[in-house]
Amino acid sequence: MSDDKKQRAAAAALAHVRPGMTLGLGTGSTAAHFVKLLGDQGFEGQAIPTSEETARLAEAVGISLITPDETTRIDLAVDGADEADPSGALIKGGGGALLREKIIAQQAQTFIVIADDGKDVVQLGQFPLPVEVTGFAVGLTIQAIRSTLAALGYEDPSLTLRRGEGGFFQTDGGHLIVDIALGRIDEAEPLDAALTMIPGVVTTGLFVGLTDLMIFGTESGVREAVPT
Ligand SMILES: O=C(CO)[C@H](O)[C@H](O)COP(=O)(O)O
Repeated sequence: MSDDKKQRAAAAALAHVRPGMTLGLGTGSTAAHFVKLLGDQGFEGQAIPTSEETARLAEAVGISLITPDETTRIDLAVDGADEADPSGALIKGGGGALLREKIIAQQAQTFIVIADDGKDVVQLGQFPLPVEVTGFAVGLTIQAIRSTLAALGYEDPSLTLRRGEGGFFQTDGGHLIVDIALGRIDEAEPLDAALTMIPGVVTTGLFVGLTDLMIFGTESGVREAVPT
């Protein structure tokens, strides 16, 4: 079952935690397993949550939290992913926390991805790519995203403004998310760079060159992979 696999991956990541560390805590169901296990083992250190949801959970399990501005060093960040390829490039943001997750992953000395083995893919793109955008001029930003995608050879992909309870989904930072069904992403880095150049785009769910280790939960244990 996928949830058992998520838990196995989360449990394996605990081996990388040391007392006194400053941790980045990801968001989503796999990251939630990690946060609960960390609380259960009485983690002696401090952590930065990547969402309000993770902050609530971490507080509930007794983890001491700080804000990002209270430290200059993050020793280790642990987070889930929606897809991970062999190079360690990821699609993230299914849970809508991509901006905070990306800031923390990029600043962490070590970034470990934990996921069930269904997220282990040869090529990114089956999962729709989340792109965080400002509410201001969202229509024009979507138009600019379409033009950028066309220039990169993505033929008429479907773009959906994510919905939440009672309207459009809003991130913790008050932004909106456009989910882009690309089917296949050949080169993640230039796509990320081109989309991020659009002024109304806050960030994308493509995490490239950030991953140090991937831990996939399987039916019988875990599979660890260092990005190629
Ligand atoms: O990027 C994320 C949240 O923004 C999550 O890490 C991603 O969606 C995976 O979630 P889950 O562990 O629930 O499958």
